Amino acid sequence: MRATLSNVEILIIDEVSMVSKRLFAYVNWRFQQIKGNKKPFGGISVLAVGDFYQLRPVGKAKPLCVYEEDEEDFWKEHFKMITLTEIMRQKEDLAFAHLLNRIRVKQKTESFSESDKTLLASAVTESKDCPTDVIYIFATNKEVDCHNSKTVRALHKDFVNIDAEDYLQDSRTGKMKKLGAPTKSKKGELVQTIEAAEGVRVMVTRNIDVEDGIVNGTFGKIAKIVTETKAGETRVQKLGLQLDNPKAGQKQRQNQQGASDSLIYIERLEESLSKKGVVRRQFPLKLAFACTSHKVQGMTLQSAVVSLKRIFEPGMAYVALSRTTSLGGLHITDFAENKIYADSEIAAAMQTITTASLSGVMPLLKHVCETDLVEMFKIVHHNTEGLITHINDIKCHPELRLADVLCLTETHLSGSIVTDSIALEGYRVFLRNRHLCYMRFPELAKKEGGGGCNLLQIPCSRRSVSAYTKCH
Ligand SMILES: Nc1ncnc2c1ncn2[C@@H]1O[C@H](COP(=O)(O)OP(=O)(O)OP(=O)(O)O)[C@@H](O)[C@H]1O
Repeated sequence: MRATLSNVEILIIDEVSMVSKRLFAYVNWRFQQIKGNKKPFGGISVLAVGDFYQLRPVGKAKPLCVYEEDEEDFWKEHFKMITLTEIMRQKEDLAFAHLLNRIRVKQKTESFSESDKTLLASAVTESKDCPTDVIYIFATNKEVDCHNSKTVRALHKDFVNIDAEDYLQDSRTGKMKKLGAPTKSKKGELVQTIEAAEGVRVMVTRNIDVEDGIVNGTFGKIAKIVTETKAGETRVQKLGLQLDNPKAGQKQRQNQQGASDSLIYIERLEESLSKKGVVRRQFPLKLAFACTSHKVQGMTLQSAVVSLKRIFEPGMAYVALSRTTSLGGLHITDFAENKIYADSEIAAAMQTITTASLSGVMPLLKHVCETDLVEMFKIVHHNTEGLITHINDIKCHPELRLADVLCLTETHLSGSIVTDSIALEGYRVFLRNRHLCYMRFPELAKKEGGGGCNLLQIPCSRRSVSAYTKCH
């Protein structure tokens, strides 16, 4: 771990509202130790992303932005807040987006306006009328387990129980002996039994390959149950999953020689249980017809059923209600206005938080502006995935703006005119868009998007560089 982290320059923390001061202080201390530097976080840049009006740290810990006398206040001392103002998730349903903005900050003592009540009422649905093929969001694990079990039995008559294989170490011989039946699971342990069938919705519960996107919280469906028979006993050997995110599991699929499907295959993991001496072998999966609000924070869904019945903390209803892209896709059961409320401590803390503007912040890669690099000639390559859409991001990107030559590819530009909208102050633009690159290949020139264009920009103030605009 020390070797892996020794070259880190930027740490990005997502869902920072859930990070406790203790965890934050630990990460700070670990980086100071690894980098051998007493500066905060060992001198690296830290970008923390999230919304303090969403879920708090689990347990009694207070969120980072809430001041506590006895705790070191890293947050206030070292962090400034930049507010993102454009809503992307509900961009096609602005009435819903604005309603969610009001829900986000609504205090327990406040009531909704009549028009907000009407909007919310349009999403309230009787349980019996809710769709069965969408994700259900509950406050508690108990409700989630109950819904999962009920749904698998209703939808899949042919399910098989995959029991955990539990082993106990014999204290005399030291040998592992298989137990006749799995022991009862505790919270966080590999599950006792998976009710599996082809088509059942599941969620991965361990980080199997972070780079490949197969992590705790990856969703998919069981598409294949692979069994093996040994000494007359048949057991499930592997489970083939069709992941919701087609980009996840690409590495595993490429490595599966001769595989003719688009599935990724999960095998049993082995972990010690909290019960002394017991080791469990089980697939790191759980049914996922339903999830808790904690699990769905960060998700975007087309449709969901949200139960407000056992909401037990501020921000919880807001997180659950704000996952769908439109009000039409949201179904609320057990509606109660008093379950929807924000944290008054957060509201107060937000008033005192130090703010900054995007253009005013330090470059995250601090070393690029250190003195010995100032005289260097800096060439930066950046894949824009559409220059028109991202030109404003580039304009206020501190690292990109340090470049003497900025090579922007995948500009998705067509036509041959440099429009004012892509001009960058202090730079000259040399443009080769797709159709100019493929003059001799009309079929390729006609295609949309993709590569084929380089946009080369040179700061006017720098020594002259012979412009190279050839496309690759
Ligand atoms: N620039 C963009 N253009 C188009 N869609 C975007 C853009 N940015 C984000 N989205 C989409 O908006 C949705 C929400 O994005 P994202 O999850 O990054 O937001 P978030 O601020 O982390 O939300 P939350 O904290 O509520 O989970 C996603 O479906 C994402 O694909």
